[in-house]
Amino acid sequence: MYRKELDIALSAVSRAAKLCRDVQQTLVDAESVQKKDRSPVTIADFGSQAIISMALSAAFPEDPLVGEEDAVLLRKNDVLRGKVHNLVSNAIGAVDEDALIEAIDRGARDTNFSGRFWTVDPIDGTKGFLRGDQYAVALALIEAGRVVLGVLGCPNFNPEKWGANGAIFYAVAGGGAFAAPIEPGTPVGRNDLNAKPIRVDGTNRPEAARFCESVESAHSDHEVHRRICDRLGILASPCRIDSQAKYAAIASGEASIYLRLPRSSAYREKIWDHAAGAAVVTEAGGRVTDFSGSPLGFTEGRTLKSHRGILATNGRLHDGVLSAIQSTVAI
Ligand SMILES: Nc1ncnc2c1ncn2[C@@H]1O[C@H](COP(=O)(O)O)[C@@H](OP(=O)(O)O)[C@H]1O
Ligand SMILES: [Mg+2]
Ligand SMILES: [Mg+2]
Ligand SMILES: [Mg+2]
Repeated sequence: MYRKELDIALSAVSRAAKLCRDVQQTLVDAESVQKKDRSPVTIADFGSQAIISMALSAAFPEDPLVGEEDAVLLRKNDVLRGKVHNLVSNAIGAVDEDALIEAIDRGARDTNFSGRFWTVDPIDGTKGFLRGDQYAVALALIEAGRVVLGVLGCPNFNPEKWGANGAIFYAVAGGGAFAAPIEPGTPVGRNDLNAKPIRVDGTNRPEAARFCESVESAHSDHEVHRRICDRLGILASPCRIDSQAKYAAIASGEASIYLRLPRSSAYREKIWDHAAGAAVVTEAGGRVTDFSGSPLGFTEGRTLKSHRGILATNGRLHDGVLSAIQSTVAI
């Protein structure tokens, strides 16, 4: 099932991850521009979305794409547009500038969220990317509100077993979760011999659990997380990681609990910040729900409107963490 989809997704994410890695290594100080919501975006975010969008529209022309980025800033800014055009042409060969802009904007349209669509976060954790830390290229395929395929490219995710260049994590619903080291210059394939099944850890004692959260305290409420961890008796200090690399950490047994309660009750999580990661964790034997214990549903639009707080665990710890959450915060 989903063989062609997985092949295309893996090769597109590998190429996009390579582009991001090249930019991160040469980026001089905080070279970013601000979007309307004042969050940062870089030429690599645009370049990555362009590569993935072009690969998907060539292979699956009928499939809608819901992406974080759009081309509004690029249409207005000739210098920025020129840089992105150069970057993408160097990465995948000459592309027409209008086609490039159109590819990026394809992700900005609304679609029928109850049908089949892809969602992409070309760089998840842009703030981590700019700091030289973790980030992820995240792509997921959703059908009838359920994530059926998720790919997470994590070029800076380097626990020893994945080597120095990071890893790509992927899962197809019902087929288990896998990871393969990123070999620079070689796109990861479905039959990659280096790909290994991954599994969540087996801890059922919360006090022994490793807990992870965002680096950015503006993205989630570290203080409430601390109270939840105290209630669970978690002894270790939090492991702070940018991006969906947190989901990769849970799926591969590097951590056992990921908490994410937004600071503002008005904030709604974006679907591209969770779809791929949730698929990888679920297929690795873990569980992902909101703070009320409901599994994430992806039919509601660009955000997870009816979900507040995200909890990903190794599965065994899930119900215990949910009770600790519910005795700590009113959702
Ligand atoms: N106020 C807020 N609350 C929760 N998440 C936020 C936020 N502002 C931005 N984000 C999201 O947090 C993501 C990064 O997550 P993390 O903190 O785990 O690295 C961002 O993804 P991008 O970097 O793709 O924009 C963005 O979508
Ligand atoms: Mg994101
Ligand atoms: Mg992003
Ligand atoms: Mg962003």
